[in-house]
Amino acid sequence: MRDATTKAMAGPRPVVLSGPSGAGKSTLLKKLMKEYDSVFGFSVSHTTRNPRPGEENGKDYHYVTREVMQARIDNGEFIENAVFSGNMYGTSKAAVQDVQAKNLICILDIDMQGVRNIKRTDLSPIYISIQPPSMAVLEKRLRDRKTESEESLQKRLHAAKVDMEFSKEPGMFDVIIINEDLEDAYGKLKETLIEEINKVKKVGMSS
Ligand SMILES: Nc1nc2c(ncn2[C@@H]2O[C@H](COP(=O)(O)OP(=O)(O)O)[C@@H](O)[C@H]2O)c(=O)[nH]1
Ligand SMILES: Nc1ncnc2c1ncn2[C@@H]1O[C@H](COP(=O)(O)OP(=O)(O)O)[C@@H](O)[C@H]1O
Repeated sequence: MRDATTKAMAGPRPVVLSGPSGAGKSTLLKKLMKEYDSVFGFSVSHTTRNPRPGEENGKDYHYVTREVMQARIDNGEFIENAVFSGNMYGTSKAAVQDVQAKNLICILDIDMQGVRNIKRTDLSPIYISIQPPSMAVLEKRLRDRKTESEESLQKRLHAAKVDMEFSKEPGMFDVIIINEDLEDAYGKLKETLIEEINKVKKVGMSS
């Protein structure tokens, strides 16, 4: 899993956002990227799941078939990949390099298998876990989001239980943020990243 290519281009420290599906990762990272659009860049993953209404190919994900995804994995194009809820997901080397080439803080939204695998690379990100206040709240948010079939929802809830246990393992995450009130959670996220944000802003001003 060690990979020199991502390190060679290293600028600011990347950020990993993980946590159960429905915890609020996309909501928080979209807010962050809106407020700091010249600071952060999103690592656009590949996935075999279908796009949801409003999602854009190349922006939210690169939507690919299983055949294409597997061929690219076999070709060594991915830093990490995993199967989540029956679909394949993965971070390509290009996804991270594209962001790092612009000297932006690269944000990865990945599941816990991704976290384990990234820990075996030399990417050295800040690991942040976004957690829901409870399973009941998580289920309500996922249902209200209206993106999942009952089957997909159940798979996500099952994965969430495992995820919530895993995130308690000491040393797994640098920071755990409970996303109860959105503004509070966003404030904590900014607080965690402010040092890195200011570094990127300073470089931007002097160039
Ligand atoms: N390992 C890994 N997980 C990913 C990647 N991209 C997305 N995921 C995770 O896959 C899970 C499902 O993502 P998605 O289908 O977008 O559903 P959502 O999290 O419910 O919005 C989430 O936990 C994501 O963090 C990736 O490139 N690698
Ligand atoms: N603090 C919050 N309070 C209430 N609803 C929230 C909060 N954070 C996120 N949501 C909603 O919960 C749902 C899941 O959030 P989302 O960002 O899609 O999660 P994830 O990307 O982790 O799967 C979305 O409909 C979102 O609008």
